Amino acid sequence: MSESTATSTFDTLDDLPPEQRVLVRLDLNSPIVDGEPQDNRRFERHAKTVRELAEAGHRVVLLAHQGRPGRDDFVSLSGHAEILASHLGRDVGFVADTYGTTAIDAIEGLGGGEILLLENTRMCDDELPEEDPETKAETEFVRALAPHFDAYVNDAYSAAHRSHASLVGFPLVLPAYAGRVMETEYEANTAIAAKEFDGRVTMVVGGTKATDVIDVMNNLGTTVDDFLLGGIAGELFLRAAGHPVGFDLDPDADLYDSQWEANHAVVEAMLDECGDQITLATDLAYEDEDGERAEIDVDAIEEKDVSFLDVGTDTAEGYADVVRDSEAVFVKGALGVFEDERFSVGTVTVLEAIAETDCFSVVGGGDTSRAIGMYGMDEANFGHVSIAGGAYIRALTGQPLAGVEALKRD
Ligand SMILES: Nc1ncnc2c1ncn2[C@@H]1O[C@H](COP(=O)(O)OP(=O)(O)O)[C@@H](O)[C@H]1O
Ligand SMILES: O=C(OP(=O)(O)O)[C@H](O)COP(=O)(O)O
Repeated sequence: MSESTATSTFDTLDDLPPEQRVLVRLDLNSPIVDGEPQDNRRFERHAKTVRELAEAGHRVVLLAHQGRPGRDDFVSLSGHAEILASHLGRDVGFVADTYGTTAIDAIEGLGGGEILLLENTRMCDDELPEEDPETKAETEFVRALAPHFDAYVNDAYSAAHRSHASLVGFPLVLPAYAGRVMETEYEANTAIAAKEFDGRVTMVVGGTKATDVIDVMNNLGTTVDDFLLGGIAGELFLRAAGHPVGFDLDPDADLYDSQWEANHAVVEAMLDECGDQITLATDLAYEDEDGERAEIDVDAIEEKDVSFLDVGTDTAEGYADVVRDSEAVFVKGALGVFEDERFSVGTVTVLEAIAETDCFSVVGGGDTSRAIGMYGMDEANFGHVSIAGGAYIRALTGQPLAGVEALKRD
């Protein structure tokens, strides 16, 4: 089994000299409700890195982004500082500035073990355009902040697919280290590209972003033995296999039709060329006239006149059997609308099967991983629950991540 470990790839916090002024990039990008950030796994995970640095007596200055300019989720990080403080049990100072004099004064006033969060990096013009690291290192943002620090720590694996100043500029001008989240996410998420498994490798594919997962499947055919399909992608594959499903019933909804247009040629080719690796649902679940969960065999569907919201119980149990026989299982996307308990059977049956066995497992995607806590499963029973979505998908297909590449030891 060949493996690229974080410690063989990066300098880590274990290599950091004492009493440093440390600039730390986190990914605190969160759902925003009524203008307020919602607590989530990202805070809990990053708190571990921040606590370790503060307890070691370093002066800790945090950089993070929230949302995208022009969107409702593009807000200040002041609320994020409070949530992070609640996870740390320590004060987290905040300044509504990133590299101006207010920020620099606050940085210079920091004592050992103290923590300061700077304002949303995407409020700086230099942050966002995707440019190469050398260009980003030349920006005013990087040039103004870097001289106030001894070291840069990148903990933001889930944002590392972006070539933004705070992710790729600083590691060129400061000694750079991987934080604890970066280390664990890197090892788990690159495993499928870097590891060789002797036994069966299974990937559970569902959710709504069919275009993303179909691309992943198309790139992983030689690594993955069995793809178990559900969600929107599953229905698109059933359509390609000749079943009268996989289109939008409501013309205003856009879950199926445009993704079918974009992907049907690839899906048809995959069924042709590697159909024996792809398992499709044999039954599906829907809401009946009484509001109850009902199921139908796929072969009995003559016409789609209801929305299919989960795989059926037989399919779920068949998928769980495959999982129990696997050496490694990777999950991307839920098999049904698990947020509604009636349609959680597919997702929960498969996740519980993973939790019961000692296979190597990674559950990725911010939405899908929420099912673990929601249905009382213990995160400790999974190999890794990733806080990354886009970065996880790219890592699964072996694509390099700009922020990770910039951080690698020379
Ligand atoms: N048949 C379906 N119809 C509508 N939504 C579905 C269906 N199956 C799964 N989903 C939804 O997919 C979501 C998770 O997938 P997605 O957002 O693509 O992935 P991620 O976990 O990467 O954020 C869940 O919130 C679930 O409700
Ligand atoms: O939340 C993130 O990505 P994700 O939703 O793919 O996990 C990252 O913070 C990147 O954010 P972006 O997709 O606005 O660049």
